[in-house]
Amino acid sequence: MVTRTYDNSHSDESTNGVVVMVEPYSQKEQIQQVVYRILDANLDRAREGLRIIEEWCRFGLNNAQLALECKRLRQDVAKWHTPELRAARDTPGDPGTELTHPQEEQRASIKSVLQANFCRIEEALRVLEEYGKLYHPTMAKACKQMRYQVYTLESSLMGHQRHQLLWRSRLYLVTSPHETLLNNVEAALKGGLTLLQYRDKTADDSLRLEQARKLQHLCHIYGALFIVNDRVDLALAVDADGVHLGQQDMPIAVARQLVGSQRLIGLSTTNKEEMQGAIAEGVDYIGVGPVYETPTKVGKAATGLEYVSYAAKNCSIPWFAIGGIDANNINDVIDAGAERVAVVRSLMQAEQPTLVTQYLLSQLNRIKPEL
Ligand SMILES: Cc1ncc(COP(=O)(O)OP(=O)(O)O)c(N)n1
Ligand SMILES: Cc1ncsc1CCOP(=O)(O)O
Ligand SMILES: [Mg+2]
Repeated sequence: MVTRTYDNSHSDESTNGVVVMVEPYSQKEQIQQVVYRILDANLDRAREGLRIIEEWCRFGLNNAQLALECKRLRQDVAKWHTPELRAARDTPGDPGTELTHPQEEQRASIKSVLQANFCRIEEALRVLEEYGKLYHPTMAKACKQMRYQVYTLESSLMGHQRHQLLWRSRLYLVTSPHETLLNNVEAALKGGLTLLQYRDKTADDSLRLEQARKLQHLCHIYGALFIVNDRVDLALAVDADGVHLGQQDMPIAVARQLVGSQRLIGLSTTNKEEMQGAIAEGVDYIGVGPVYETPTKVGKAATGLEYVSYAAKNCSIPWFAIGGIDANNINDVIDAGAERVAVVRSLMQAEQPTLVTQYLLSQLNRIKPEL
């Protein structure tokens, strides 16, 4: 009987008295088998990752088009999974099956699941591209193409996720400099906050960058959106979900070119003309206010509740009433038509930000429980 093993020893083996001839692979064949195993394992990884993304597109988002795109990619990957590659599989002999990273055992949010799996697919396709060059140059080329298609899919899916969460968000915390900035924000996230803006008009860039990174990470863990005030460069540097601009800041068209279509852009508005302009320029949401005069924005005249009522009737994109809103007056703002509000002091200066967040959300959810 002639057996092939990956063992390079050229010897007879005695097994229960039966002599088994072991014919070793040549060195070239051994390397080929290793390459086949790598390709086999990574074809599986890519397909599994795609299936995980597909399930979310199908059941989570109800998005047939994105689900179909995943399925098509999965089938394209599967075409390369030939019997000879499958035959090289040696699961018991694979030390990699035992290796897991602690981060793989727990995920904080759907966003983390999706990001981890996009990473997995892209890595697998890169491996397939490189080792595929030793197997079939057309496979390498096809995997490269698929990797680019996965990047595009990732960008539209993550963009879709962002927009969905923006539409569902009713409370927006805009930060102010604070000794316990991170603790306050985390307390609000624990209370159900899903949208945060980092705003610091005075800090040095090095501190801004450090704080923005930390807040971005925190939001990522809690599955909340993270927006940077004023600074497109900072937003991009920390991979924020978007940027909030004022009427005097960078033009929206320029900002859009820089952040792309998948990140969010918010714009402050104080009147009907600014609102219509913002919608026409394609921003994703607007701030409406200051509803009341506020020490957080000294010298800026209040728009009053009339502009809130106007927005309620005329604004086709998500809008957040902002300026002087707190637990005492939030119901007046809601009665004027607001479904979403943004606050600074109410949460940044709260003794119990979790409780205040829960209270504000409970009021906003009272009229229409689901957005
Ligand atoms: C949600 C939201 N609305 C309005 C503003 C104010 O932005 P801007 O007019 O640019 O003023 P500064 O915040 O930069 O002082 C906002 N930040 N967020
Ligand atoms: C940044 C900004 N833009 C319009 S009002 C405002 C500040 C709102 O702060 P507060 O909620 O403390 O009144
Ligand atoms: Mg600004």
